[in-house]
Amino acid sequence: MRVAVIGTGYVGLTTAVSLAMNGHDVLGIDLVEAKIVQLQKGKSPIYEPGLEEALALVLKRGNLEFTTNIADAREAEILFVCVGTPESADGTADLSYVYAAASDVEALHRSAPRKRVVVIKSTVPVGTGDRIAEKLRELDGLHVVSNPEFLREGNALEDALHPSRIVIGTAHEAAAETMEQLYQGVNAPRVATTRANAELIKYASNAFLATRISFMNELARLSGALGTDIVTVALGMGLDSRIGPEFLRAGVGYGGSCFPKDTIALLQLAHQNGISMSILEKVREVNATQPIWFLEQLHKRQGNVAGKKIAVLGLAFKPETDDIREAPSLKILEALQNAGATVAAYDPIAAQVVRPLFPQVEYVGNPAEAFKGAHAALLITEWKECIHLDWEAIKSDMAVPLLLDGRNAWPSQSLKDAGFDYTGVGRS
Ligand SMILES: NC(=O)C1=CN([C@@H]2O[C@H](COP(=O)(O)OP(=O)(O)OC[C@H]3O[C@@H](n4cnc5c(N)ncnc54)[C@H](O)[C@@H]3O)[C@@H](O)[C@H]2O)C=CC1
Ligand SMILES: O=C(O)[C@H]1O[C@H](OP(=O)(O)OP(=O)(O)OC[C@H]2O[C@@H](n3ccc(=O)[nH]c3=O)[C@H](O)[C@@H]2O)[C@H](O)[C@@H](O)[C@@H]1O
Repeated sequence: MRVAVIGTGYVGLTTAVSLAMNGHDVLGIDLVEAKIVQLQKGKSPIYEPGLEEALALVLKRGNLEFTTNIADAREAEILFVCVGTPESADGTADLSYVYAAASDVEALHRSAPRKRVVVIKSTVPVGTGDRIAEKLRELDGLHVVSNPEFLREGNALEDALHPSRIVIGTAHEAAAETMEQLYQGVNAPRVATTRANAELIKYASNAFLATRISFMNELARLSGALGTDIVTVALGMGLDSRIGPEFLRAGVGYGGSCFPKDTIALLQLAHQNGISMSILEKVREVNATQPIWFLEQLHKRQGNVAGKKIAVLGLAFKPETDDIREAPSLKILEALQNAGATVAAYDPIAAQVVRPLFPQVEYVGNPAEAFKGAHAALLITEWKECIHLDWEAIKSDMAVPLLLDGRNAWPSQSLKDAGFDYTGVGRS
């Protein structure tokens, strides 16, 4: 099928590449010319293992092209809207990019009318799809479908090719049939529903995942106080099929471009409708205080860190991405600096993005450098480069062998046996 994807960020690019890999003819559109020029040359503006190889393949096959001009999409039967919906000053989702893209679609359709489905893949508050449909109502042959995206950064292409489910929100039979043709061959359960339900499924899923994390982080604080091991507790909980093992990892808090903004957007949507979501409020509160709680563990052991060297391992909000949006590392770097510590940080990919925000931090080229002379080392992102280390050398390099494992990813027992003072999140 002929598909156009508006917005070539994380979601738009992986949607475009995955559809092209599945044999569709795809046109990727973005306002940012530099991004399009880069993409035309096969260079991905986002870091994701395997994405450039896949991009090269579909560009070579001729299944994927890029443009800045939406008029080039006049032949497209399906137009995906994958633009950003960032947090506004009041916490609601900023829909200006979505409405601007809808206006672009309207202009295209007026100049080149044909049967078309407009698919809203951006995460938008309940009612947005209906409002766009209302705005485009008088345009013949144009139907608006909500089709939220559930991919994870770092694993985005794989998730787009093998989604956990495909949610199609539309009451229009022909539009639903077009979407079914598009996803033919993609083996995933379907949820055919209204636009509004589809929109709420997306927010509810992210809010629920964030809830699991904050629940585990709060439980980890108790576990730390009791001297129990949160990793074993999570394992024991997750074996109950009603609970499941995923998203039970305690740590320094969730970050990224979605959980923080989507939880506040859902809360605002609830407030606007006179509903209080107190659990979700607490989820955000626990998350906001988790990096601070983590640093308290450092202060308990090291006292005043002024003038001391602290190693920070990992800066991205999670491994396999260079994304630092809402990353817990940013709060931790700020607090360490305010406390007068000298910070040496390592991240295999994200250091260059953090550098302009924290120019006083020393960014080192490998983890071993960070540990040298350090009075403590903090693991913030569980990159494999930050986990598989030469601990014997590190032990003799550190000024004080104090390890604070913010992701419970270091080998706790063998480190303690080797003489390190080790503390994880909710495990000692
Ligand atoms: N990043 C993620 O992992 C996921 C994001 N989402 C949702 O998907 C949406 C997009 O997210 P990202 O891809 O991360 O956003 P992004 O901000 O990385 O990319 C958006 C792109 O759209 C372009 N753009 C904006 N207006 C445009 C227009 N009128 N015409 C053409 N291009 C335009 C921008 O230049 C940018 O390249 C958001 O609503 C987000 O919540 C959903 C699931 C996963
Ligand atoms: O809407 C979105 O944008 C996406 O948001 C998340 O994906 P993403 O933000 O890429 O990353 P996750 O793997 O969910 O991790 C988010 C944060 O939670 C943290 N996390 C995750 C799992 C866990 O058990 N504990 C934990 O602290 C991670 O370290 C990270 O900081 C969801 O997992 C996706 O399904 C969704 O599509």
